[in-house]
Amino acid sequence: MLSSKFIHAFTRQIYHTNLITSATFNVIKKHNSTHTKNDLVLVDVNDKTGFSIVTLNRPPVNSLNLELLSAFSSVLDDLHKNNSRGMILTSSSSTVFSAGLDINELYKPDMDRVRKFWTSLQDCWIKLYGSSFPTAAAINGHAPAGGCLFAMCCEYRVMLPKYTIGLNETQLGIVAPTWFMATMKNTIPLRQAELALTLGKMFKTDDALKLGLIDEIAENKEDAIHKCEIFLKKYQKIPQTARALTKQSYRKNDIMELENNREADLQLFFLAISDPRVQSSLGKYVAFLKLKSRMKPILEAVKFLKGIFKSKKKKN
Ligand SMILES: CCCCCCCCCCCC/C=C/CC(=O)SCCNC(=O)CCNC(=O)[C@H](O)C(C)(C)COP(=O)(O)OP(=O)(O)OC[C@H]1O[C@@H](n2cnc3c(N)ncnc32)[C@H](O)[C@@H]1OP(=O)(O)O
Repeated sequence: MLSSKFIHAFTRQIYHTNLITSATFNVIKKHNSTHTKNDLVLVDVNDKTGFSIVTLNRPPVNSLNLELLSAFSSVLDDLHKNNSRGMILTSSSSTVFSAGLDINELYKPDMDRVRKFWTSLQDCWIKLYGSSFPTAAAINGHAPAGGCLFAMCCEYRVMLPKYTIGLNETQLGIVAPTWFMATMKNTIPLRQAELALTLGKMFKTDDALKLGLIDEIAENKEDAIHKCEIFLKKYQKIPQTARALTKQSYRKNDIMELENNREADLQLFFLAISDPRVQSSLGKYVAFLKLKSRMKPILEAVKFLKGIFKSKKKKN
């Protein structure tokens, strides 16, 4: 058995960043309750299992803006403080897990706000990727870019059919930060990660499973959450400290790399989004998304009419 003295020393040595603030893992005082962080992030603690279902709740597409990231960061702190037994990350949308970073934060940004925004994103990544509690993602919709990042930070991913997931940054004319890339390298084979990143490829659920970007496919959200619970339950018989330190040792180089270079990463981000070519790409993308959204009723009407024509043809 490891003595608690050794664990404290080991923890201090590799986690001077305070990823683990205490090596004492008390059982969480469970209560059947739902907490909210400005309604942007909902937390539902399961009384029986001690697992928390954390739901991103920023309609219509859970795009990650400063407020959502701040709320999520604070939820991750709470789970850590309460020695959570496990977290399942999901979305309140029926079609989108998260659309990634809110493009409006990046396009023609207010510099003071965007500094807080990027710092919050760094915080969330460090806390989620390095969390002492086990994590799983119930991906109940599309998960591009930052959505894929948060899903990959979790240790297990269950996704619903016919959605897409991936780091699509190059398609938008932007470069995924090195810690986004590191998270993908930790998830799928190196060669596949390089191809996926350079192509900015979005994978359909079936292809994501073949690649190992997700671990299972579920029929619906309830099934996805159930499958995540089965995964988290596997850790119930594993001593918590050993599990947490193993996970954090595995991920520590990636985390240290960002921890030691947070300001440089921020400056690189400023440099990138100040580039007129990047701003021009983002401007076109914002316009494209808005146009696509407005065209939706027309496209749906065309689809509907096509369906009618097809069924009439069949009858004839
Ligand atoms: C060597 C190392 C160098 C390192 C350099 C570092 C430099 C750093 C550079 C900066 C890096 C920045 C990293 C960014 C990562 C990101 O996360 S960028 C975000 C990428 N996200 C996307 O591309 C997704 C875009 N959205 C979609 O594809 C679709 O919306 C959807 C598939 C998610 C959902 O489709 P649907 O359900 O049909 O909804 P829509 O009608 O498309 O959208 C509804 C509504 O939402 C708005 N919207 C969608 N996505 C976003 C978004 N990401 N941000 C803001 N708003 C979004 C869309 O415009 C609609 O709004 P309106 O109805 O028009 O108001």
